[in-house]
Amino acid sequence: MNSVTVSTPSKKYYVHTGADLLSAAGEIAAPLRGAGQALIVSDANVAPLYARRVVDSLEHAGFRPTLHVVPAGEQNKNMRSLFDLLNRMAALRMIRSDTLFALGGGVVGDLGGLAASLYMRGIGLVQLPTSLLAAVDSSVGGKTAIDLETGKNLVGTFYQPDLVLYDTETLATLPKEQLANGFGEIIKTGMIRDAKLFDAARKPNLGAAEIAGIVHRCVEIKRDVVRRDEKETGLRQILNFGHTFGHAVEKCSGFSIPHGFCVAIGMMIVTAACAKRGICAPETLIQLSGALRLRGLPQTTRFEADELFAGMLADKKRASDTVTLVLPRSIGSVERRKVMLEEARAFLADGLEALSADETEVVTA
Ligand SMILES: NC(=O)c1ccc[n+]([C@@H]2O[C@H](COP(=O)([O-])OP(=O)(O)OC[C@H]3O[C@@H](n4cnc5c(N)ncnc54)[C@H](O)[C@@H]3O)[C@@H](O)[C@H]2O)c1
Ligand SMILES: O=C(O)C(=O)C[C@@H](O)[C@H](O)[C@H](O)COP(=O)(O)O
Ligand SMILES: [Zn+2]
Repeated sequence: MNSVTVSTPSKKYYVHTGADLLSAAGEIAAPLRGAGQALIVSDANVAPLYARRVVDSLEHAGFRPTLHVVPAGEQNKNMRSLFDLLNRMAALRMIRSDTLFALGGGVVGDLGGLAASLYMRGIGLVQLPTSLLAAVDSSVGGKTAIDLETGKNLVGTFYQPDLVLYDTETLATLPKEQLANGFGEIIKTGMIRDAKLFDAARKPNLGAAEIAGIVHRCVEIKRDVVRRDEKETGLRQILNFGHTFGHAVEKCSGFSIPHGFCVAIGMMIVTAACAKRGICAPETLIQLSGALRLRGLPQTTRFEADELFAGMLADKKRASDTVTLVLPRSIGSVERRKVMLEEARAFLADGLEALSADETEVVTA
């Protein structure tokens, strides 16, 4: 088992990664807040596969578990799901010392985390990520959210979990497309902070042990950023590399393109624009494109600059007439630059144009 300690001003907690950790969830979580009621929030794909293991483990440790299943998919990370979940918690007469266990991918993690932060102004929260994307990114760091039609993650909180357990055996049932989805955020993490991680992510035929090593490294990197800037006042914005344009793609698609795919497209657009401006070398774009292609990720979109720009205006790094872009300098290094909205639009248009000129190489989603 690998463990990382996350220390933020609001909470200190462990992220454990290893085999069969779902069966140990009760035993590890019970000492944190005591074994009261436990609401396991999961989705319709994950619950049939893994909820039994968690229920048994929690019962064994003295918890009183209830399972709450939401329909799978980003389109359900919405107000309706949040409302139903909060009502379920109230109907169960849950109290502050009780705990919500979010069992699933980032959708369940973000939704469950938000509900845990709101109900009675905050109850216990344990993240049990089952997707690669949730393991490397969303389960750690305390951002919670739901989407509105206007844009991604527009309603949310910063609320750190009490514990994160990633059971590496859940990788066995993850669909191939979801593996690629997770690599979107892994490649992002390599791009912002660690060229060695970037290289590891583009190695073909990775085995389970190598993927576990990659997860561990991503968690360490996220920990290092979040502990220095929990509420995203500065440094933490680098975790948003590729998201300013990526979230716009996601919104334009009606949240039908997976998040990691949109981040891949967003990274390509901004990197193509930076290559054109000499902010990074053309080789950086070629390396990024190669890594994404190898992992089965798209590199551009059919949506046009105008509609993407409208979607981009909901970005949380935006001020009244500026937005902070995260720009690649080389593999493993980015800078944050506050630009006027018109300039951000120019980055978007230039990036899209450069990628559309490369029709033979670039995969569109
Ligand atoms: N809070 C954060 O810091 C943060 C970071 C990154 C992403 N996110 C959010 O995370 C979400 C994306 O997360 P995701 O990609 O995990 O999406 P997801 O939760 O929709 O999971 C993807 C799919 O995989 C299925 N699945 C998950 N684990 C499985 C398993 N082990 N076996 C079989 N099927 C499995 C799910 O049912 C779903 O169909 C987005 O909403 C994104 O905004 C949040
Ligand atoms: O943890 C962070 O900070 C991130 O930005 C990680 C992102 O991968 C993640 O998608 C996050 O939810 C985006 O947040 P938002 O503030 O841009 O909605
Ligand atoms: Zn993301």
